[in-house]
Amino acid sequence: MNTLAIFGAGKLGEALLSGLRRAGRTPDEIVIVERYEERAAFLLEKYQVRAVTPAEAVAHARTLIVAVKPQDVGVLLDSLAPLVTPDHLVVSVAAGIPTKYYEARLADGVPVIRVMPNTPALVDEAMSVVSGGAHAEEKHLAAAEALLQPVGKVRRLPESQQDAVTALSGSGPAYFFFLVEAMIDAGILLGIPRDVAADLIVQSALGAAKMLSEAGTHPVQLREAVTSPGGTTIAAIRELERHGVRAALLDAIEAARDRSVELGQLY
Ligand SMILES: NC(=O)C1=CN([C@@H]2O[C@H](COP(=O)(O)OP(=O)(O)OC[C@H]3O[C@@H](n4cnc5c(N)ncnc54)[C@H](OP(=O)(O)O)[C@@H]3O)[C@@H](O)[C@H]2O)C=CC1
Ligand SMILES: O=C(O)[C@@H]1CCC=N1
Repeated sequence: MNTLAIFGAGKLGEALLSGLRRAGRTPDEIVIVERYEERAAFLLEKYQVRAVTPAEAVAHARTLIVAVKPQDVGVLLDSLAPLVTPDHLVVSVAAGIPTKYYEARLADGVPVIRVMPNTPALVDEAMSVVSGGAHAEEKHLAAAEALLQPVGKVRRLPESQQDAVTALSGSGPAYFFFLVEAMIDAGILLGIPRDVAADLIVQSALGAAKMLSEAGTHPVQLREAVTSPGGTTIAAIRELERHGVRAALLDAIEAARDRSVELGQLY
């Protein structure tokens, strides 16, 4: 049986857990390691998945998904290291932490895959990028991909690109939520009730995302089709350019990339 253990069932761990359950993984295939009894009881009730000790998780599962915060990975690995063997597959979703970090702390030959998913896993629309470490073979990469495919799209990229990936798609949903939040505020400013403004903006976001994804057309072309000569859109675009929104996005995503690199060096 392809058994799984999720270490750290926080926001991302739960998003993956929910997707795995929707994809038909049965409760006896999955265990979680969760520090708080109340949270464990909530997850048991919602997903019928048991919380166990780290040692039980390693004994139960072949695939070990590390979904704790980057700053907690070291302590977790110290406790797991004597138990993990090259027959396990370690899948890390921790931002910034390189596979080398794991390999230096685990027994020789343990395969490690670094993955950057995102929270749209909750609605089976995740973007996940997988990279293999030194001991990861094709079968390990394929297993990680198979694990993530039910919750969205999966790509394989070199690990050298994972910090940039983290900044783009790992954090990416937050930028869109931020934009939507600001646009809803603009509706309030213009006297539209919040629920109505939210409906208008969320449906526009959904439609725009669908066009980008399905039409395969360049975003510039799609924006130009909305921008009528002498019209309303160009008046808004002028303000966005005047306020340096494009440059702000470039700087923001570069800062996220730099933080990912930094997280990999801090612990
Ligand atoms: N949130 C996101 O969109 C994404 C997150 N990630 C990565 O996923 C990881 C988790 O992030 P996120 O879900 O946001 O963070 P959370 O803090 O929500 O989840 C991490 C959970 O792990 C728990 N934890 C810490 N140490 C242990 C341990 N030794 N054993 C069991 N549980 C433990 C934490 O407990 P406590 O609360 O006590 O600290 C917390 O509940 C991070 O490494 C992040 O970089 C990757 C892609 C996207
Ligand atoms: O903010 C973070 O550090 C995590 C990693 C990518 C998305 N959330």
